[in-house]
Amino acid sequence: MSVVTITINSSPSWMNNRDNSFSLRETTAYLSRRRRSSSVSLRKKKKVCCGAKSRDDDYHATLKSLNSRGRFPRKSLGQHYMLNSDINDELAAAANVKEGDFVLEIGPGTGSLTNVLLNLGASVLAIDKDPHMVDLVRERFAGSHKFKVLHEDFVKSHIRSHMLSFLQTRILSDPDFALAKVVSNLPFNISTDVVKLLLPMGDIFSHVVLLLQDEAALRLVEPALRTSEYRPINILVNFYSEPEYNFRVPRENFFPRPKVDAAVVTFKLKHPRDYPDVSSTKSFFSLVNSAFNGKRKMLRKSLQHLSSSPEIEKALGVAGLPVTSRPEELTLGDFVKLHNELKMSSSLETARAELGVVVLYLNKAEARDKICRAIQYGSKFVSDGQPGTAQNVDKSTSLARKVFRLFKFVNDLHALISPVPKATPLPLALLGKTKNALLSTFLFLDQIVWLGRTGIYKNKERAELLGRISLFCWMGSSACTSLVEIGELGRLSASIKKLEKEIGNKDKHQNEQYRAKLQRSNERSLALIKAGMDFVVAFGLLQLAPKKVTPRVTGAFGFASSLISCYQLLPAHPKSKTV
Ligand SMILES: C[S@@+](CC[C@H](N)C(=O)[O-])C[C@H]1O[C@@H](n2cnc3c(N)ncnc32)[C@H](O)[C@@H]1O
Repeated sequence: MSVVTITINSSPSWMNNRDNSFSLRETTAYLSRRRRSSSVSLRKKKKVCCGAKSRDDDYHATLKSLNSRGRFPRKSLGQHYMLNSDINDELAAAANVKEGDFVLEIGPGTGSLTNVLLNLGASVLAIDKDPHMVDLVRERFAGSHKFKVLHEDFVKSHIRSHMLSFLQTRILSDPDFALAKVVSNLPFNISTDVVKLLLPMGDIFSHVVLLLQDEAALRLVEPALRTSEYRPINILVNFYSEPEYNFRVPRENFFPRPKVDAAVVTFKLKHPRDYPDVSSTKSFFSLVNSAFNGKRKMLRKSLQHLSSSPEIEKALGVAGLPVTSRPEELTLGDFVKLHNELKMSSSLETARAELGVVVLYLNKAEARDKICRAIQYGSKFVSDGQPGTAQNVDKSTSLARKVFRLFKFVNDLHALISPVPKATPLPLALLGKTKNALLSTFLFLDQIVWLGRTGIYKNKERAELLGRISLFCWMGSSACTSLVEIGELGRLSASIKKLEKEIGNKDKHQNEQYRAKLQRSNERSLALIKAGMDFVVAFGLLQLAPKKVTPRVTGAFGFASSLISCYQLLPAHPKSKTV
């Protein structure tokens, strides 16, 4: 359901009366007035219902029903009963109700309209909020197996599931089954809610015929562009239906008489496959609502939270609209074009932002190296040390990485001579320094290995030996990293426990310091896992006894630890805007 938030002016003026019901004197006076005037007023204007025929038994029957329960119409429930059965006939005719139809009636009251619908051969599901009215119609139509009444507030009821069980899922299982219809003389004060609830149900209903307050009906069906009458609900009505103003119903036809006239409106519902082509109705109506929130504002201002002004102006231009457009100047079609254009540019913007992150990532030399490393160990896993294409990929990537890492040992040399954080315990500080020393030695010796592989350094045996020494250094540095991470994790967990005690277990996740410590602990755990894996990889590359670490195992561990490295280097994701 959409999120349109405007209302039809729905409170009839008689609602201002002091008490909440109509007096008997008012009722009797009304009835004698009506006898004199109703047929005259009905014929006064064109497109006014109905013929001259007066059916006194309508209001007698209605009043008799009400009197039988000592009930007076309640204003809070919008109870204005229909006294002219011609209008009930016209309501049913507007929906073309016929034998075999399924009809939903909101607020059956005494059942005058219900009776017409049942006589036409329709099955009727009625919903009324007033328990007395529910009892009344239940008794009145007790003999009809085609009638069912529910005591519920329509606005709060689960209408879709009620309808599906009423229809016994026939609509869904039989594509040729005629859709249901809604016919109702509604309380005016729930008409906006009813319209918003029912119109998007084109998969269940074909027609919604409502008796609405005349002014509200005109505003829904014939709103003028560029006027204050034009609101999001007009976009909603036209999005989901083809509305038609059928005829005006003078106030004299109701008991008690409201201070305003009513009108019959038919909404011919569109099937969901015929809705205007928008990627998401939710985002479409959210755009429409935002546009009308700043009704006096130009769209390039009121939609700024969705896109930048130049982008909105560009989208308005592509949609063939002036850049200075205001919401009341746009038709449904214009809103659809604007939405789709903005959505497209916002998708482009999102794609650009995503690509920006990738570019940022690839610009890091370290990230490119780790991607190559994943390829290197991935192919080692595939080749399992056997000659072939996979082994060629492994060897060439390994060599390329050695060139790529020229002078990288300087980084660890720099870390070696940099001061350690003050609070670091001596053993951890020493382990950290040993790690830097071993890693920079490994990287330095690795360059000689490369010189040996290319043939620049001729002493192959010495190059081979230096290669093994460099791998031992790397294994040692991985062991030191593991120990440093274990030590740091121990320190972190002690300080997390201390903090938990201070802030209490309940509020800890709201505490920024606590969350930061938890995050660091996760990062250190990952680093520990990676260092452990690297140790196994070095072990495998050195082919140390008991030689259980085959090239395939080495490849698998190397590949997994490379993926961890790639993940650790990911930049923070920018927040993307969506329509
Ligand atoms: C305008 S009267 C119409 C009664 C009857 N259909 C007729 O034409 O005489 C409105 C009816 O809707 C019922 N009603 C009021 N608010 C309702 C709600 N929120 N949900 C369902 N029924 C409601 C009232 O109790 C009343 O019976």
